[in-house]
Amino acid sequence: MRTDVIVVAAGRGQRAGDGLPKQYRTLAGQPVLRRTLARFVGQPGIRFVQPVISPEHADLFASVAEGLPDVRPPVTGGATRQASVRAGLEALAADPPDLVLIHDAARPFVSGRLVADAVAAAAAHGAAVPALALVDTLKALTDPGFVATGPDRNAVRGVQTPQSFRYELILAAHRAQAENGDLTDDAAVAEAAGHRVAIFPGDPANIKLTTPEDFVTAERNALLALADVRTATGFDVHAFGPGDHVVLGGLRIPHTMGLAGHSDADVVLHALTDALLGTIGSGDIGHHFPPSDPQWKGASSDRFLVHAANLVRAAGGRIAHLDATIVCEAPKIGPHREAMRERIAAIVDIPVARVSVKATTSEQLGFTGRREGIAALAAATVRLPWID
Ligand SMILES: Nc1ccn([C@@H]2O[C@H](COP(=O)(O)OP(=O)(O)OP(=O)(O)O)[C@@H](O)[C@H]2O)c(=O)n1
Ligand SMILES: C[C@](O)(CO)[C@H](O)COP(=O)(O)O
Repeated sequence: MRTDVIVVAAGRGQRAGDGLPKQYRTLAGQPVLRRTLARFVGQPGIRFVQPVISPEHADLFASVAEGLPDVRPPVTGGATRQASVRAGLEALAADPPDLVLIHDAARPFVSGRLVADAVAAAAAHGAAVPALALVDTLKALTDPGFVATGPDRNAVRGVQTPQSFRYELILAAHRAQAENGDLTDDAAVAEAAGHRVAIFPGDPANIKLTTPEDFVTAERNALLALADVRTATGFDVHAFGPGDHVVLGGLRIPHTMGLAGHSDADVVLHALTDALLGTIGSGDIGHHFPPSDPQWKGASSDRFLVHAANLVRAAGGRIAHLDATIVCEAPKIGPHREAMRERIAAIVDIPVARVSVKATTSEQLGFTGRREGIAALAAATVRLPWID
């Protein structure tokens, strides 16, 4: 069955406090909305994701969704969640799916299990929502500041998203209920249109970011979730040639020779780029920037390293540490070591304390000992979300 996902992200996030709307704030370095969209991309059976946003956030959205496959251009939402969902549903009408999942941008911890259950429940029942039993006793509000016995908690459920439906059912229901006030979820829309809505097990981790306190919890959870710690290495060599300086670790260092290469021949940044690419299994520098391509002739190697760091971040990763060892007899690296650490930290946008640069000679042995060239070894350590 063709299944599409609508992610509603057109809200203002007023209860979450000042600053950026909550869906554009970051958790452990990655925007909430990117996390939410990425949770659906590549899930079995999902055709594409249709975001619904506020037009004033078009630029923010573009940077947040950059590089995510199967995410359609956003459509404009409305003044209420209900109106925003309707806009998303109408956007799918030209090429309708069989099933649709409707999800809050503000729930970035939705799991693969919930997505699969939502698809199965919609196929089986036509309309379904993830539901959680309540653990607190419920009370009715009487006078302000006073309560009386409320509904039996065993007779109610808290419901989450993704809520899942046969597409034609929920589209017709939303069209029919367009004038029916502000229904706070799509189950209410389906119900008001006369449909029975089934439940499937929700997930306590699938919280909706609503208040400032939710962001404190979510930041902690997001950091804990970066449990996939990976280390990879890189290695590069360039031969000496004519010249009066070398470029190492992003610094121009005067020398009696230059380094020959297609780009600026910065062995340190090249080795670091390969190490970072290695942590996400994304090939090597030659794969991303082929030496046969004339556009990289003389290129500053900063851009190679920035590209690799961006790929790590796009995968939801954080760079924990970069370490480089330079092997040469000359020039002397010691006087430049601190500046090199600072330059690398600035290029990758991490604190300088997370960068290490070391140097050694090879005791006049081998090609580096004969002063024929410079070699660099690198290691990168990153933390990625643990995804099975
Ligand atoms: N007019 C609206 C209102 C809400 N939403 C989306 O619906 C989801 C759930 O809504 P809620 O948590 O209430 O978000 P906000 O409306 O942004 O929050 P607040 O009520 O605090 O302003 C969010 O992903 C939100 O962006 C939307 O697309 N369009
Ligand atoms: C759709 C929802 O997340 C289900 O729990 C909830 O109803 C959204 O409510 P809000 O009023 O938009 O916060």
